[in-house]
Amino acid sequence: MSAAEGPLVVGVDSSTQSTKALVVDAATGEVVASGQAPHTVSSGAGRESDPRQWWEALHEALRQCGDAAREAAAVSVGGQQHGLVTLDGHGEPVRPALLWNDVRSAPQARRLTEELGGAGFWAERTGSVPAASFTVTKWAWLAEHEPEALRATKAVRLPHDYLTERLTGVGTTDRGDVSGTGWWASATEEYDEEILAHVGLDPALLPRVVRPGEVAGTVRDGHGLPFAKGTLVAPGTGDNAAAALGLGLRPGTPVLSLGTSGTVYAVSKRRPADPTGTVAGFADAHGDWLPLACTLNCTLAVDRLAALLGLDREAVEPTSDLTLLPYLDGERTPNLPNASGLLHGLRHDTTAGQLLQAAYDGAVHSLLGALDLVLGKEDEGTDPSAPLLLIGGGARGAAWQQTVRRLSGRPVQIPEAKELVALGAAAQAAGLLTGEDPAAVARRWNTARGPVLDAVERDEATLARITGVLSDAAPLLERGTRA
Ligand SMILES: Nc1ncnc2c1ncn2[C@@H]1O[C@H](COP(=O)(O)OP(=O)(O)O)[C@@H](O)[C@H]1O
Ligand SMILES: O=C(CO)[C@@H](O)[C@H](O)COP(=O)(O)O
Repeated sequence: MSAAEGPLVVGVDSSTQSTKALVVDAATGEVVASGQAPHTVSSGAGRESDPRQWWEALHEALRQCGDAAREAAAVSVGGQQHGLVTLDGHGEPVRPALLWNDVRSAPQARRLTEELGGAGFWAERTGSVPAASFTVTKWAWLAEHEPEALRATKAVRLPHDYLTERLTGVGTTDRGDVSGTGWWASATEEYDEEILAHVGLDPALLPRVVRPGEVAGTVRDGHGLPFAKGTLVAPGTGDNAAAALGLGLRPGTPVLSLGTSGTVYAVSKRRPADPTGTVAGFADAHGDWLPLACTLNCTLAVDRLAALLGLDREAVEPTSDLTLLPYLDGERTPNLPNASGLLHGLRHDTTAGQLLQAAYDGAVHSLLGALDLVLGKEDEGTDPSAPLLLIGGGARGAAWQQTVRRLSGRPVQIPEAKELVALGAAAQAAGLLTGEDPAAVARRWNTARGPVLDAVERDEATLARITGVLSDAAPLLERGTRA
């Protein structure tokens, strides 16, 4: 037995690049054990992963947690948002999952937006204007490109739903993750039958939406994981909503997450509906809302540039006239799915370190440009001098920290807790045991604790230069380079 004060809970983050599992003491928030195992993501035009590998990675991450995982009284799974998982009648994937950063469904996103009343209709109805990341556009892509796969599909799931169902044997999702599908009406909090009919998706193929605080199910027999049969399983949620829980986030506090995706978000009491499409109007896992903007090019794009330049990711040098738009994967914010990277201002005396700094600047510019829209002008609790919470793998890096500080002009707080998505899932699992609100559990665990870097003067010149290049290069970026 462990020396924990309270019952143990397991929180899982099945993100784009890996699965991370934490065993946490529900009384104190202490991380008793942890494990991590990588995923494979396809390269080339699309981005796909085999859901069965997520399940194997979960096994491996839990194996690394050792005996502590066997003592878990409750478990919860957070996962990358939006991915389309198509299952056959036996619960096996019909094909690999189409991931959030697969931009092949950009034409379907445009078409669906036009066919169903335009951006205003979608924003009002679902909270978001569908971009290529949204599940509904992936379903429409599949209908056009692989109709036989569509016909073989007997269940449609999101990544966290898939893993939760393999634990419980029951098809469930939650309001946070379902709000990123494009087929959930945020005003009524029901599946949107008009949209589903329009894209030819039978609602019977979709999972039940479990309410916050409700039990999704219990661990079934024969799963091969270290959990005892009957262990409670929480609803789980999308990874950003899980991190919001994991930080115990209160309305109006901004978060900037630097992972495979870059995201900027805040909890809000007001249902978002941005017809420009910059802000996605997600629900959170708690009963409030999570307006969020997301970029496709964040840590991986900057690391790729560093590798091309033969530099360590911290080897940056200041630059004042170089602009690099690091849209290596196309981009979602701004909405330029066909774009590729663009460099402006290269000279004989430009150094590799300056090129690298320009990549950081370009990645952070997109996120900060959306921050005011995310916070909303008169939203409650919004304080422009409040620290920006910086999380995700990139938050560990000094170059990321200093770039965010310089371009935001805000104080930046860096929580010491590393795995906030998995911690949020763990807080959700703990809430099932204690009856507490999971965000209150996270606050009790003091998960946001960490150093605050003071504000420095905002580098308006760099922000304006990048905005100018973006605007001047718009036709090139919209057209893209692929035939
Ligand atoms: N010490 C560090 N400094 C800067 N970046 C880091 C550091 N450690 C990890 N990263 C970056 O974090 C990324 C992974 O972030 P993470 O939030 O775990 O991603 P995801 O959850 O999307 O899989 C890696 O791609 C890497 O670039
Ligand atoms: O698409 C979004 C948010 O809308 C992404 O944030 C995904 O949820 C992927 O998350 P990470 O793997 O980068 O954590």
